[in-house]
Amino acid sequence: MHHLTVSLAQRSYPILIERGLLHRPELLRAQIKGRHVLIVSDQHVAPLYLDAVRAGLADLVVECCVIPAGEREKNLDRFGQLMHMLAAMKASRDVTLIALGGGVIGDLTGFAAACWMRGVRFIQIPTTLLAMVDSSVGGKTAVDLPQGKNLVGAFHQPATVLIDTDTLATLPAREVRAGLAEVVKYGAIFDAEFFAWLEQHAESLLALDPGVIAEAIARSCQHKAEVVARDETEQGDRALLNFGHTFGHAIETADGYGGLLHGEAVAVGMLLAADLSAHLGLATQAEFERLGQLLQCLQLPTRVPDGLQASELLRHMRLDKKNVSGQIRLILWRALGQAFVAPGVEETEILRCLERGGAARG
Ligand SMILES: O=C(O)C(=O)C[C@@H](O)[C@H](O)[C@H](O)COP(=O)(O)O
Ligand SMILES: [Zn+2]
Repeated sequence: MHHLTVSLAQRSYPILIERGLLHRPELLRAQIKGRHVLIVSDQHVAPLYLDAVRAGLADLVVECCVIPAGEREKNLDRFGQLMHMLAAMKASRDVTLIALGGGVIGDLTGFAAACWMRGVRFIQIPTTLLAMVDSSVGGKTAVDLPQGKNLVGAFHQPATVLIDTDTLATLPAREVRAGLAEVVKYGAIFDAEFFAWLEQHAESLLALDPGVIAEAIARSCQHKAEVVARDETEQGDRALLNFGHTFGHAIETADGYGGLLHGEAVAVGMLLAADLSAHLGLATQAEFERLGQLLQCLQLPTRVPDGLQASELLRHMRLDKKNVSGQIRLILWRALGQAFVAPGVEETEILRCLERGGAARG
């Protein structure tokens, strides 16, 4: 078992990574303090794992909310539905919410936990690779608006993160690839050695080789835990985790959250950020190409989808949460493995980058 810690004084919490964790009900039960539990899941995940999670909670009052899958469900209406369910349960401050699913379920459930009675306990049980390596850790919770991703949210840390890597066996291949984009991100921003390891293990990662994928998850969670412990609310270098996201979120928003998956949009966004870094003379063209090659090996998209206009994407980027005084702040590269926050990049440069669209065609 990998046992990591997110160190945040009284709000520190463990990340447990192990095959078969869902069949160790005592681990989950030990994390629940009160009598009431609300499990939130989606229609893909619930039929597979809800019974296993419920099995260990037989002595408690457990309600379940199962919603359709997909980013379009991460909205204020679903948030309202959870608030009304908690009211109907007469849930008090000792209720525990459990997020059983991917990033959408984790972000939505975490936001509901942050808001119900101004904050209650919640547990992350991520079942997608993307949620395991990224969104279940660090306490960013949110819902989307049509105007932009994650615009309504809160920082609210989970009480624990339970990662059962066996759940990856039922994950569609496209979702595996989308999760790998966020794994590549850690190498790209912090750790050139990890990036090289990913290049060497691309095939085993795609094949979900148990040892290789467990190591990739643990190394990703370790990077995330360290940066969150240093900068919980993104006043400084936590923003580096947003590499590729200013572009990626604009793509997701422009597509009405129904096009590329989040990880796929981040893959395109990372390549745009690398391209812009190279064009600004900050990083090299060779580094940009190396990132493109790894993303292509992992069968991730590397170009802005056809039909999305550069000017429209730029308009969405103007509502990014990192912006200050109306200026777009981007995460760019000094070199592969060395990202930094770049304030005040000229919009004309960003527009040209969007028009180039990422990797060369063909
Ligand atoms: O945890 C973070 O910090 C991140 O930026 C991780 C991202 O991969 C994640 O997609 C996050 O939800 C984006 O947050 P946002 O603040 O850009 O909405
Ligand atoms: Zn992300």
